[in-house]
Amino acid sequence: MLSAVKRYRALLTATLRACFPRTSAYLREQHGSALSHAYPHPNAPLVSGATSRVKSKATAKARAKGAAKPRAKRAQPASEGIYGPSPLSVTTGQIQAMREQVKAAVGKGLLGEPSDEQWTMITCEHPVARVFAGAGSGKSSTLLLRVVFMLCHLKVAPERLTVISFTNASCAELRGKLVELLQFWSYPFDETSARRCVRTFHSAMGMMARQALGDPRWFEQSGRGRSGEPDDSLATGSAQRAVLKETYQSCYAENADFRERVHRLLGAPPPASGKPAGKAPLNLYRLPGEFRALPLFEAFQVQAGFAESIGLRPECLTGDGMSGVEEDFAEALALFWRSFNEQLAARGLMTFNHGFQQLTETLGDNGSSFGETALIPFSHLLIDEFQDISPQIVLWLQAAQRELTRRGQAVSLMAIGDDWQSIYGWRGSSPELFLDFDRHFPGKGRLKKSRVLRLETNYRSVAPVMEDAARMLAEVSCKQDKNCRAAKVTGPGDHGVKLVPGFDLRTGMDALLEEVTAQCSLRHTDEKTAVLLLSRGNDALKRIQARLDPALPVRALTIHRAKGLQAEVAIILDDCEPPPAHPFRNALYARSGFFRSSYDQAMRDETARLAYVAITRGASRVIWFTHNTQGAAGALVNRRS
Ligand SMILES: Nc1ncnc2c1ncn2[C@@H]1O[C@H](COP(=O)(O)OP(=O)(O)OP(=O)(O)O)[C@@H](O)[C@H]1O
Repeated sequence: MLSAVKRYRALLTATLRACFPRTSAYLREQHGSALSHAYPHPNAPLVSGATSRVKSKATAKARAKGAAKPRAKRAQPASEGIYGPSPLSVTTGQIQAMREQVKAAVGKGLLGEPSDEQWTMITCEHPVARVFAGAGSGKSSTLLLRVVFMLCHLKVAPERLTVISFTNASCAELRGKLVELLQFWSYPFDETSARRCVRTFHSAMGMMARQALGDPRWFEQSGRGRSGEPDDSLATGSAQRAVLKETYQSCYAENADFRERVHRLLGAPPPASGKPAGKAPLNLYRLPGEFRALPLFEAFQVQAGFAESIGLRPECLTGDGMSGVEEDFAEALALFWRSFNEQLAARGLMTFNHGFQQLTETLGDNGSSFGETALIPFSHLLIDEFQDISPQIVLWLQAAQRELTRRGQAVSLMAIGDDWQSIYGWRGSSPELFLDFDRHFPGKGRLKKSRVLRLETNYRSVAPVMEDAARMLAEVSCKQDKNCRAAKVTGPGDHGVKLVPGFDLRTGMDALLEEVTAQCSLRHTDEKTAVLLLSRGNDALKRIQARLDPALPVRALTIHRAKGLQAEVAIILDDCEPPPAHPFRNALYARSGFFRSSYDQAMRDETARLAYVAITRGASRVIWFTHNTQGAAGALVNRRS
C-alpha cells in the first residue's frame, strides 16, 4: 500500500509530466546528477525516485492528451556535459601581456590594481566557472577585465561573446567602461559593438528571437510606439491592461466554470444559471500572500508570470493538491491563460516569457533548425548578478550552449554573483540555482564540476558594517559560506548599524531630516553620494523627498534599485519583516521541482538578504530607523547580544 505522501507525490509527478513535459523531462534527467548539498533539504523534490515507476503510464497519458509535443530529435540529457573536456587555452605569455597592460592602465589612473583573487577570475582557464563575489568586492570591474582578457589576449571573436547583466542601467555602465578600457588596449570597439556585447537577459533573448522566431511583436511593448530592445522593466501599460481585461470579459462570458470560480474568489453569490453572463465583475481581489489587491485579470497575470519564470505553464495548471481559494485561483488562472494565449495569437503578439519558452523548446526539440547567427553570440557568456536568475532563464541558456556544443563549437560560461544579495525571489529567481549550478551547467570529463572562485575582499565598507550585514544572514541556511574581509580601515566616527527603534514617519519626520542633514555635513570620504536613503517601498521615500533640501548629496531609492550603488552612509527605513504566507506560490514552488525550500521559507530568507543588501550600501556608517524590531532589525539585536 502506498503511503498518502507517496500517492500525493505520484499524482503530482504525473500531472507535472503531463503538463510541463519540457521542464519535467529536464529535471528528471538532471536529478540523477544532483550533487550533494551544503544546506538542509526541508522539502524533498517532487521529481523523485518514485517518478520512474510511474513513467510509462504518465507519458502514455500525456501523449494521449496531446500534451507532449512531437519531438524532432531527443533532447540530450541535462546531466550530459556541456563544457570542456579541455580547459580554455590560456598561456603564461597571454597572462603576462595582460598584466603589463593592466599595470600601464593602473599607472594612468584608469583602474585600480586587481587583487590576487581578482586576477584568478580574470585569467581563469576553466570553461565553466562561478564566482561568488561578496558585496563591494569589485565584481563589475573584474568582470570587465575578464572581457578585455578574452577579447584582446585570448583572441575570442567579439561576435561570440556576450555579457549579460540585469538592468539597462547596469548594462549602460558596463558598456561605457568597457569601451574606455578597450580603447586603452587599442582594440577596435565602439558604442555599437558595446551594445551588441553587453545586454540584459531580455535583450539577449530578443536578439535570438529575431533570428529564430521571426522577430515577434512583443506584448509588453505593444501600444508604446517603440520597437527598441525588449526591456524587463516595462510595467503593464494601458494597452496590455486592455488585452487582459478583454480576455477576462470573454472568458467570463463564454465559460461557466470560469464564472463560478470568479464568483467564489470574489465572495459573490453564484452566477445565475440559464441567463446571459453579463459583465464580469471588476472588484479588486487580494490573493492570500500578496500585499496588494488587484483586478482579477491583473492578479492572474502576476501569478502567471511568476509560474512561467519558475518553469511552469499556467494554462496547464490544475488545483490538484490545493484547496479552497488556491484551487479556485489555479483552475481559473489556467482557463484565463488559455484564452489569453489565444488573444495573443490572434493579435500576432508574444510575451517575453513565451519567447524564452519557445526558444528553449525549439532548441531542445529541433535545435538544428536554428541558424548559426542566432546562436553564435551565446558561445562565451559572462553573466553578472547570477544569483537573480530564474529557472526559465537557466533552461534557455543551458539549451543554447548545449546546442552549440552539439555543433562542435567551443563554449564557456562565467557566472558572477552573490547569493547573499539575491532579492528577486518574488519574481521567480532563486539563489538555489547558483548553488546548484553544476546540476544545470555540467562540464565534461575532468571538468565536470564548475571552477568555484571567490572574491571575498570588500573594498567598500568598514568592518563593523560588514559584521552587522553578515549577522543578517545567520539564520539563512540556503547560502554559500564566505569569509568576507574589509580592505578599508575603520575611521573615527564610523560604525555598524545604529538602530533607531519605535520610529514612526508621521511623528519622526523632522528628526529623520535632521539626521540626514547632519550625516551630509559629517563627510570624510570621497564617496559621491553622502547618504543613500533606502526603503522597501516608494511611499515613505516620496514623502521624505518632498521635504528634503534638493541640494543635499542624498539619493532616496528602494533597496532593489540601490543594488550595486554605494554611499558613505546608508539610512534604512524599513522593518524588513517577511511577507505573509503564500499558499498558492508554495504549491507552485513544489511543482516546479527546482527548489528545496518552500516559497514562504525562500521569502523569509530573502527578507534577511534584503536587509543585507541595504546595509552593505553603506561605506562608513549605517543608521536603521524601524518601527518595530520583529523582522530583520530584531534579529540584529538578538545576534549582537
Ligand atoms: N582591487 C581593488 N582595489 C581597490 N579598490 C577596489 C578594487 N576592486 C574594486 N575596488 C573598489 O571597490 C568598490 C566596490 O566595487 P564594485 O561596485 O564593483 O563592487 P561590487 O562587487 O559590484 O559590489 P555590490 O555587489 O555590492 O554592488 C568600488 O569603489 C571599486 O572601485
